[in-house]
Amino acid sequence: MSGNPIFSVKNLVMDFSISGKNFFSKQQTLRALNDVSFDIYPGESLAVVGESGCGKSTICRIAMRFYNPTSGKMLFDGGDVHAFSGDELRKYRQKVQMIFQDPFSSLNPLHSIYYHLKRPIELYHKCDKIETKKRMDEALSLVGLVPPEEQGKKFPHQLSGGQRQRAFLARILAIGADVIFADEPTSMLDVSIRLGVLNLMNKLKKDMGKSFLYITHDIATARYFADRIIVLYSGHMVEWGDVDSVVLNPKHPYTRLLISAAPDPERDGLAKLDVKEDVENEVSFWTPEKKGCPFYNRCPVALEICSISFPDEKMVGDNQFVRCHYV
Ligand SMILES: Nc1ncnc2c1ncn2[C@@H]1O[C@H](COP(=O)(O)OP(=O)(O)OP(=O)(O)O)[C@@H](O)[C@H]1O
Repeated sequence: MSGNPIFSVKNLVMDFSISGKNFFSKQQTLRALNDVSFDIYPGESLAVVGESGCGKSTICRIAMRFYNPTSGKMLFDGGDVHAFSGDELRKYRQKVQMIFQDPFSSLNPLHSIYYHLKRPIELYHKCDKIETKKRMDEALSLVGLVPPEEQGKKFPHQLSGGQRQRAFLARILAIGADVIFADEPTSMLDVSIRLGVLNLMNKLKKDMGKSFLYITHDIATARYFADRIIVLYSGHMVEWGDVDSVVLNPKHPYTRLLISAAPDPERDGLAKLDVKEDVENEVSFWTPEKKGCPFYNRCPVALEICSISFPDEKMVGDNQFVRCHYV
């Protein structure tokens, strides 16, 4: 990508203290993210994929400032996200927004859709009544909730899941966000309406230059919507790059496992790999003391060195990178 990134993540580490199984067991430290770095450019979508518990949502929560990172940084427009205060913080809250997985709890059931849009327009843009109404109707039309005068008066319970996600995106547009963290925004929707929401996000990206961090465990939607992709395993970036390169020519054994589990005739045979019988079904519990590759236990091609060190990144294609000793 060319130009300056709008949002950057630099060597992010996130540890959580968790209590043991019973009263007498001591506290443990779970390393949810380990040395995660990436950039998001204006008008692009970057997907983060991986199985449950690999740390995808933790990235969003840190970006929303729910947590401070243990180490590393997030930068917006060059400034440290977790050091913002006053006007800088206000601007950050306007420009970086999040859409959640559950469309049924993200809107207040007591208020109309117009109310959800009016508040941020008053707060961030200080418009008069006429301009506020114009902006609300514009936002609703942009997300396909038409006619806006009719849709805006509705309450969340009168909308379908897909329409609620559209209404939430209208709110994000009304606020004026440029970077949108989308945490599995279509996973709770019927398959038939998922595509509509993905197409809408694509339109916002292409026509309005919005940037997306798209969290998903679904490779197919990542390929459909994203320009680039990061494969996360147990908090570690194991492979990343242009979405087509990674999906059509995966190099890391974990990426190959993930992709071979999602059938696609276009790449039939490309990702075949005999994967060891799963030692653990869950992502391994990573701690700050652990060394090596987190996929070591499940990897069919693991070398001895894989239990000792996690290698530096290697460039394996035009814009494709992997951290694997075997490749
Ligand atoms: N506040 C917290 N305290 C303790 N552990 C946490 C906390 N938040 C997340 N974790 C742990 O960090 C790890 C990563 O969680 P995260 O929610 O980011 O995963 P995920 O990839 O988004 O999973 P899913 O797809 O199921 O949402 C998990 O092991 C989770 O249990």
